[in-house]
Amino acid sequence: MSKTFNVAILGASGYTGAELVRLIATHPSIRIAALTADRKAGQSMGEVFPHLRHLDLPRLTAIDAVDFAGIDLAFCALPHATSQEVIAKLPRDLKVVDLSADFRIRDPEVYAKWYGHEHLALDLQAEAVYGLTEFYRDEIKSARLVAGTGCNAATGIYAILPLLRAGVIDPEMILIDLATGVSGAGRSPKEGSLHSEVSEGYHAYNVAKHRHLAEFDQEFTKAAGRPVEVTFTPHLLPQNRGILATVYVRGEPEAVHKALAETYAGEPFMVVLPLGEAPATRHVRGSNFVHLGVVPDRRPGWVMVFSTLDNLTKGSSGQALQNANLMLGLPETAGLMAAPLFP
Ligand SMILES: NC(=O)C1=CN([C@@H]2O[C@H](COP(=O)(O)OP(=O)(O)OC[C@H]3O[C@@H](n4cnc5c(N)ncnc54)[C@H](OP(=O)(O)O)[C@@H]3O)[C@@H](O)[C@H]2O)C=CC1
Ligand SMILES: CC(=O)N[C@@H](CCC(=O)OP(=O)(O)O)C(=O)O
Repeated sequence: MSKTFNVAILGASGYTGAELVRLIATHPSIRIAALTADRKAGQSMGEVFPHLRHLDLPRLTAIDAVDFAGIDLAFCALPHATSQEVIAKLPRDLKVVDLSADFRIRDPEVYAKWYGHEHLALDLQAEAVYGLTEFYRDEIKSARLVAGTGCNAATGIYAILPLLRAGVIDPEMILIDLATGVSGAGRSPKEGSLHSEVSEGYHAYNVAKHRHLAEFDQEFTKAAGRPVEVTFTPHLLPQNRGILATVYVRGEPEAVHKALAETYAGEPFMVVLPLGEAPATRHVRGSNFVHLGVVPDRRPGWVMVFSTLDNLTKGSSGQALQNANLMLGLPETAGLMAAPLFP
């Protein structure tokens, strides 16, 4: 009989924690052994998330109450800054997939610049592997600590990284225009996430200073083998899930399309649309799939590259489960092949 692995989900009363529970509920080889919360500790998952009432799950507890002795892997779905404090206190042989921003940035000075404080666990930061599965698969397989990517960052990186590696675009001319659903901001109450602040409107936020610029710089510079800086404008979309990035680049459309198609050939979750087609968030909703499109502009030499994913699946919890599968020696796609929810 195949082995069953026990996992803990720290921060299970948040959106990404609940999404992990939803995905793992049908996973053939993973069992949820512990779930934690902060304000909601003591409640049942069904009370906090009625859509999960049918599941037989452990109660939400404080992190201190978890016995990690029988746990094979912990998902850490906590706010950034909290995450590094918590992970620093976990057993050092425990496999961890962190969903926060805490371990994504390799250079401590760059981290301090973008996050406004020194990192509290530099040894762990040095050890962590960036969790963009398709590009770090081999390192993830043998990693103990994997840092989940930013959801906006992943959406943009999927569109651009293969083009920089293949040398088919001008690295000086990359403009990313991105729209994200509101669940990207988490479930904890915030004025900017109120219905009355988001519905019937559309606005840019963190213009020219979004934290995910640090991830873009890091990954694009590495891919191009020279410093690359991009322009990035995120917008808040009045819908729950989904991110769509429109990237303006200089290159030839056929070469751009070929680079994406070749990079993602054989990848289970990456769908490259025929040249000339643009994707839609509604076609990836609730799934671990990414849809990419390339459309030639009417002005020769300009190309639009589109990328869309669901921030709560491929943008965080689905990616986390994909990486956990690799770390536990399980089939990478286990628990993740459900088709998107449409309409
Ligand atoms: N939402 C998204 O699309 C994405 C999120 N991420 C990252 O994943 C992480 C989780 O995000 P998300 O689920 O959206 O966030 P939520 O705000 O929805 O959930 C946060 C979770 O952390 C718990 N928590 C908060 N503070 C503490 C604390 N001091 N000690 C212990 N537990 C605490 C909360 O418990 P309680 O509610 O009981 O207080 C809750 O379970 C964040 O770092 C986020 O940036 C990354 C990519 C995409
Ligand atoms: C809508 C919204 O606010 N989205 C978040 C992205 C969430 C994400 O990727 O999270 P990290 O905090 O883990 O980087 C933002 O733009 O900051």
